[in-house]
Parts: sequence; C-alpha cells; structure tokens
Amino acid sequence: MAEVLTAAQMRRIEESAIASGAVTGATLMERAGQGVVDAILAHWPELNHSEDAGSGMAGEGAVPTGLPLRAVVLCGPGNNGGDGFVIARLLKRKGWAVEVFLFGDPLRLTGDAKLNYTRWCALGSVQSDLDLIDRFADAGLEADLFVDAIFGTGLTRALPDRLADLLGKVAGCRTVRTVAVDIASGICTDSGRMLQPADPQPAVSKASFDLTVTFHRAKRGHLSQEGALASGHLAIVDIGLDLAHQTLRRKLAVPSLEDACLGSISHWVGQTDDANPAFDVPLAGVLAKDAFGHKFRHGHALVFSGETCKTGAARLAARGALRIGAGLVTLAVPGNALSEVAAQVTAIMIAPVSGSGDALNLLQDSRLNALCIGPGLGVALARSLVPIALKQTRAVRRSVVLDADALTAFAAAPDDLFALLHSNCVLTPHFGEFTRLFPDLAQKLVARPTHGPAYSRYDAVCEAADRAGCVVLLKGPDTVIASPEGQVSVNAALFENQAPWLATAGSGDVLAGFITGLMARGVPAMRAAEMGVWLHAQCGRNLGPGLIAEDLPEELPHVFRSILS
Ligand SMILES: NC(=O)C1=CN([C@@H]2O[C@H](COP(=O)(O)OP(=O)(O)OC[C@H]3O[C@@H](n4cnc5c(N)ncnc54)[C@H](O)[C@@H]3O)[C@@H](O)[C@H]2O)[C@@H](O)CC1
Ligand SMILES: [K+]
Repeated sequence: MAEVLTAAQMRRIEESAIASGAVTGATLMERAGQGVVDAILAHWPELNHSEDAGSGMAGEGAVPTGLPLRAVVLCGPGNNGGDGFVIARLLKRKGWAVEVFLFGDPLRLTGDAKLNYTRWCALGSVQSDLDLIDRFADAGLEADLFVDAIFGTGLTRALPDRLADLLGKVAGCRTVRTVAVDIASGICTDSGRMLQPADPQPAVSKASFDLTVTFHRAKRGHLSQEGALASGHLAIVDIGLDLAHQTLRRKLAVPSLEDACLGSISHWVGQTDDANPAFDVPLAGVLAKDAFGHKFRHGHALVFSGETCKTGAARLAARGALRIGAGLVTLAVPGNALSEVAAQVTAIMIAPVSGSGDALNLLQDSRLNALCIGPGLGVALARSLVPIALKQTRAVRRSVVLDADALTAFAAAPDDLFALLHSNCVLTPHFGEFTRLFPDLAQKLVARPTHGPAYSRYDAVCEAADRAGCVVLLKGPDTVIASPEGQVSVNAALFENQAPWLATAGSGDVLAGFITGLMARGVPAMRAAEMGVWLHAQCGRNLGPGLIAEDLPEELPHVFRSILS
C-alpha cells in the first residue's frame, strides 16, 4: 500500500535530504515546479502545443488561434509561493503568457521563494495583493490555466475571507483549468479539514480543483474530508527524496523520543508506490484457493441473524462472507425466523439459536473461526449475545466483526464492550455508531477546525483503536482503519475511484460479511479490514448506478477475475 505522509513527516524528509548535502532546497523547489508543469501537460495534453494552440475553454481542448496559452499563477508568502514562481518561469519559457500575483509582501519573502521571485521578476511583473482581488477575478476566469500556489504544507490558520471567496469563485468556474500546487490552499495537510476562522461566520471556500500536484507522496489531507473533495485528480511527482525517506522509515521503526512526535507512516489502501505493492498480504494469494484444499481449510464463518422480518442484513453479510471465499458460512437464526431464512438461503447453512444456551453451545465448535455480530440483530439481542460470544472466544482470540446493533447496544456503556475486545476483533462503525461509542472523539472531529494541524479522522480512529484494543474501521467515502498497534490506513473512494452508489441500504452489512469472510480465510484483522473495504468499493465502482446491496457479493467474482488475470 502506498505511503501517506503528514506535513511534519514530509518536512523531516526534506530537511534530512538537504542536511545530507545530497540536494539543496533550491533544487527541490525547481524539481517541484518542473514536476507540476509536467503533470499539467500530462493531465491536459492539449496544452502541450503552446505555439499553435490558443485560449480555449477547459474540457473542449485548445483552440488553435495562434495566441499564446494564458496562465494565472497566484503565489503565497512561503515556499508554496516559491514553487509558483518556478512554474510561472517554466511556462513562460514554453511560450505561455503568464500573469503572476503575490498574496503577501514581496519584501518579506525569504530563501528559495525569494530566489525564485527574483528570477521571475527578470521575466515579468508581479501584481501585489492591493489590486489582486478584483484584477484577478477578471484575469483568472479568462485564462487557460489557474495555478494555486498560495499555501501548502505550511498552512496554520484559515484563509482570509476575501482569498477564500476568490478561490471558491475561480475553482468553481468550469471555463478555466485549475491546479493546486501540493494541496488546495486553505486545506490542512494532516486532516483534510478546511481551516476556518474562529468567528461564527466561517469563510468556507468551495474550491475544488481539477488537479492537485503533490510531491514525493500523498499527504493525509488529500484523501480525507474537504481535502479529498478539493483535490480533484491527484498527481504525485518524484522530486528525488527516496534516500532521505528510507532514513526516516528506519528511524520511525525504532522511534526515539525525538522522532515519536512524527507518528507512524499511514497507508493508502490498494495503491502501489515505488516501495510497496497494493497489499502486503497479497490479495491474489488470499483469493486463489489451494488446488488440493477442501472447504474446511478455508474457514467457517458464523453470522448471527436478527428475529423474523429482520433477517435480511445478516443474510447479506453471510452471502458476502461466502462469496469472498470462506469455505463454509452458517447463519445463527432465532427460532421465529427459521422458516424465513430457510426460504432464502441455499449454500449458507442454518443453526437454530433461540437463547444464550444455544449460542454458547454453538460457539463451542472451534471450527467456527470468524464471527459476524450486529447486522439487523436488534439492540436487545446484541446486548446479550456480544458478551457471550466475546467471553467465550476471548481465550482463543477468535476473529470477530462487530457492526451496527452490536455497537449501538453499548452506547450507554462503551467501556463494557472495550473490556471484552481483543486484537482479532474489528469494529465497523459509521459516523453515528462511532459517535455512540466514542462521543468525545466524535466531538473533536466536528469541532470547528481553526488551527492546523486540525484533529483528523486518522487521529480519531487511532485513538479509538487504542481505547477499544482492536481494529476500528470508520466508514465513509474516506474510510479510515486503525489497529491498536498504531497502524493507520485510508481507503479513498473518491474521484476516479469514487463509488457513491455504495450509499444504499445493506451495503455496510455486506462489508461486515466481506471482512468476516477474509478473517475466516486467516487474513489478520487489520489486513482483512483493508482488503474488505477496498474490494467493497471495487464492487461498487464496477456496478455503478442502480447498485443494490444484494449485487455486491455477486460482483466479487468479476472483481476477483480482474485481479487474478
Ligand atoms: N517539504 C518539501 O519537501 C518541499 C516543499 N516545497 C513547497 O513548500 C511548501 C511548504 O512551504 P512553507 O513551509 O513555506 O509553507 P507555505 O508556503 O504553505 O506557507 C507559508 C507560510 O504562510 C504562513 N501562513 C500559514 N497560514 C496562513 C494564513 N492562513 N494566512 C497567512 N499566512 C499564513 C505561515 O507562516 C507559513 O509558514 C510545500 O507545500 C511545497 O509547495 C517544495 O518547494 C519542494 C519540497
Ligand atoms: K496550494
């Protein structure tokens, strides 16, 4: 899985590369600017022919009018602005007409940003912020390209109102191609939250860029919250920091007091980078079944069903567990729901369970190696079953997925649940369920983010996993998964990976079943959660509009075939 960094981790990598003497800050800035220009031309090939292509509308391609292409670059006061001056120079060298604006005082520029400001000034003018707003609103909307180089990883507080308004206006305008350098200005790199002023009238920018070009690795904020919406297509360019990165990785593996504040490196589920495959437990290996294996070698999942008329969720989960490869799946069904369930399932087996005694007896069977408790179970049934199942399985650390009612059942006493959990358990809350179990963490997540780094979904899920002592998966378009050991991953079902059709009744039940099935196959809890959520999103993407939850397990064979081929 590709690594995802925080601003502090990125800064540390950059500093150690510079300190080692391998590279200067100016060279890194030049590579960053060049990388952005290359990414722009790769994303919009019609902009490659500046000599014979003129101003045209985004989406329609360039119109060959003989006029030079026109860019507006809005620079900020720090190194993000410095990248902007490099980009302006490189575009100008390609024959573009480039207008540069500076939000800030040129006399206060320092270091590499000042160097590149000076180099740009030899080629063209810089509009100062006094006349920026009105001039730019007109200029930007007519340009072929708008470059946001105002703030990057150094953003610590909200954008001034007028700047936020301006960015919202430009990025919302479909007639100009918009690119954000490193990250959309206003977005906190670590949380993806749009930083807001402390006063009650927030300057919320609706800026959503066509393209964001970041350096070396994706940052947490590109894949979560408003940052995921603002980023558009994310391009990651290499600026030669791999050696310094390896040093950081080694340091974090044996953290000293000095490095502890950098935290662990998080991962982007299903993405590869230079150093990492899509999954460190190879998915193809999990999906392929041993030619001489029999069903009992592929695990036996047990899913607890609710009472009559409430059995659909458990049946969806069971179907998901079976399709994902569990050798056998049994539904534990209350007496009043037996005929209802029996009429609906075929390959899935049924075990009548009409009270705690039956449940305890069933759970004696050690071949049942993964349990799914919660979908459609009903809060009362869940409150009695969860302690039975967890106490009975605690000694052997049997894999358990707790979802829906199994989480809600402990809203009044979350600590009672946490006392029962162990490292082979996975909790799969949506935000409402998360709020019931971790109200203080949810409160921090919804509080107005006025300063960076703002409290993030990564922070919240890590704290939750630590408190619960098991894997926690917080569902959403940006699903975050964390283990009690501090590993954290994100599955961003956004932009080219978006699967909004998953927001449908029963979809979460199928996800719980997928994770249970993978754990029945012997996949460790954290990996099962990562793989399950990624496969779920792949099924959603394949199916597209019209998707209903029943379709999701049935789509798995197609997804598997494309992975295995
Ligand atoms: N870290 C790296 O490895 C590299 C960084 N580069 C660029 O450098 C950027 C980081 O540069 P900086 O650390 O200078 O930070 P920024 O350029 O993001 O911000 C500049 C400064 O603006 C001030 N500021 C923050 N929020 C503000 C607000 N709301 N209103 C007014 N002022 C505010 C802060 O003092 C901050 O240090 C990256 O995003 C990237 O674009 C690249 O040049 C190359 C490599
Ligand atoms: K930016």
